[in-house]
Amino acid sequence: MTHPAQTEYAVELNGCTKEFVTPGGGSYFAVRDIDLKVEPGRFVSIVGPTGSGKSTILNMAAGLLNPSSGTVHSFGQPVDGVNRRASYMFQQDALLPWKSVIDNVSLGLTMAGVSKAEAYDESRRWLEKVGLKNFADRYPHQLSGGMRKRTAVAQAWIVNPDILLMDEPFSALDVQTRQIMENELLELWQESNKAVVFITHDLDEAIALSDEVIILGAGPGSTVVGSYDIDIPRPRDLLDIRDDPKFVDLHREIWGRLKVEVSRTYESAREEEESDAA
Ligand SMILES: Nc1ncnc2c1ncn2[C@@H]1O[C@H](COP(=O)(O)OP(=O)(O)OP(=O)(O)O)[C@@H](O)[C@H]1O
Repeated sequence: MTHPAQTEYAVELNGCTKEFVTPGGGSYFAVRDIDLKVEPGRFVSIVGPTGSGKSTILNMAAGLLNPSSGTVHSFGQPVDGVNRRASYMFQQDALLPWKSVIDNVSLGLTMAGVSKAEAYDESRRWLEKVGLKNFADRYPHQLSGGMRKRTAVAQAWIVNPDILLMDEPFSALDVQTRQIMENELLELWQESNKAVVFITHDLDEAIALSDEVIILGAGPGSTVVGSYDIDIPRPRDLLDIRDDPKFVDLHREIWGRLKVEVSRTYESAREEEESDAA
């Protein structure tokens, strides 16, 4: 009997639960029974109320946190330690202030043993791609917020990861710069076959960018409460996408689900405050 070939997911979480020990010695279940499957080349966003475990899930995919139960695989291999197939982009970029832009971008390659000359050549290519060709010798404090993000994008992509794990990477930017960065990210991604797992509080951003949007429920013990395919054709122009009738319909449908979880989180935070005050 022949079996169909099994899909090798770029990221695969099966039944993952994460329990933290609280400072008082108690236990807190951040997420429970999370199943997440991301195919190579797919752009998946995770949205959910504050504290619903979005970063916890990303950290498990990155191998920075072990699940308390359940399994994490990447391209068929168990993730044991840091996931070498993935690059991580945080809300706060991780640029080293004492290194120039080109040295920051080269870092991943030189740390992997690539010669400095070769790393510089590749970095220049990336700086050109992200519009920073003339800023190679600047230091991070001499850059605007958008330029810092472009540097961080080049830093994450230069090592040619198969997976990009992005934790609210653009949330600190003003609205216009953010939309430009989102467009640039999509352009880069479209010409690659990289899987992206993108965390955001912003449902507009999630729908505009993604192939699939996953909704996490209110904590503690958050689970996946919804998954939506975003069938808006690509390439997409993010500057206009919010007027697209399909976008408007999807937004209405997904927000209908998400707002229930946001209200639950808000109510339980209020109850906690009231019982603390009593
Ligand atoms: N190391 C830790 N020890 C104890 N509790 C933790 C730890 N890390 C996270 N938590 C708790 O787990 C829950 C989920 O946290 P997480 O940061 O994953 O949520 P999030 O959805 O990313 O939050 P936000 O949207 O506010 O960034 C939160 O209640 C948080 O306080």
